[in-house]
Amino acid sequence: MTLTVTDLAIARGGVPVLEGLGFALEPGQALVVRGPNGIGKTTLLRAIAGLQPPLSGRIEGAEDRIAYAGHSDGIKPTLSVTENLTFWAAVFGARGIEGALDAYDLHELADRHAGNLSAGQKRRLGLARLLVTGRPVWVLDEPTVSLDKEAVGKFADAVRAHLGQGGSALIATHIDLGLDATTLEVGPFRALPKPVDDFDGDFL
Ligand SMILES: Nc1ncnc2c1ncn2[C@@H]1O[C@H](COP(=O)(O)OP(=O)(O)OP(=O)(O)O)[C@@H](O)[C@H]1O
Repeated sequence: MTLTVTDLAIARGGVPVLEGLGFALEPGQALVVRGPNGIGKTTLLRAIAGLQPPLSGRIEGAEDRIAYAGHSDGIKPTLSVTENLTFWAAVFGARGIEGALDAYDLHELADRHAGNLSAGQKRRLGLARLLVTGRPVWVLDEPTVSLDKEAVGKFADAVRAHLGQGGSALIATHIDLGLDATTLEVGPFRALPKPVDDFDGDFL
């Protein structure tokens, strides 16, 4: 099933940030969202993940199909790595966490409390979480932050495998992941807040 976005306009903190956005994300396809800091990439991904309503426009094909990984990793600090993955697998009704542990080389960290992991280790766990959701559409906001070169490679491999199984991915990133992906440049769609008009005509 295709995720289709039509004539979308979104705001953050009440201020419009993007408008006129449209794209289709097909099964097996990756779409990389690019644009300068503050342009609205996170806001776009949040809207598509259902975390905030758009100002206008349509998002179709998203219901119960999206696994979202934002800036926080969604991990439970007092649970171990294994317990975190088991928890998320149970939430999504999926079974088996071995593949997720393998994909991000987490076996030697399996019994560690997630709260005591390094930033990059936490990020690996946060990304491994995607693999136990069973959800076909990955919506990922700067997924490689804190990852070393090897872990970035593992992430790119996981995305390729996901696409190969008919999944799709919408990824906001500033780095080249070496994926066979289409790019969505959001800069030109930026909508600026209206300037405040406090000019007093009586002054003349
Ligand atoms: N909680 C908030 N309340 C009000 N405005 C916000 C909030 N979070 C972000 N913004 C503003 O909304 C705009 C869009 O932010 P957003 O995080 O979507 O940008 P981005 O393209 O993802 O940026 P970056 O590349 O730096 O991650 C920015 O101008 C930002 O300052």
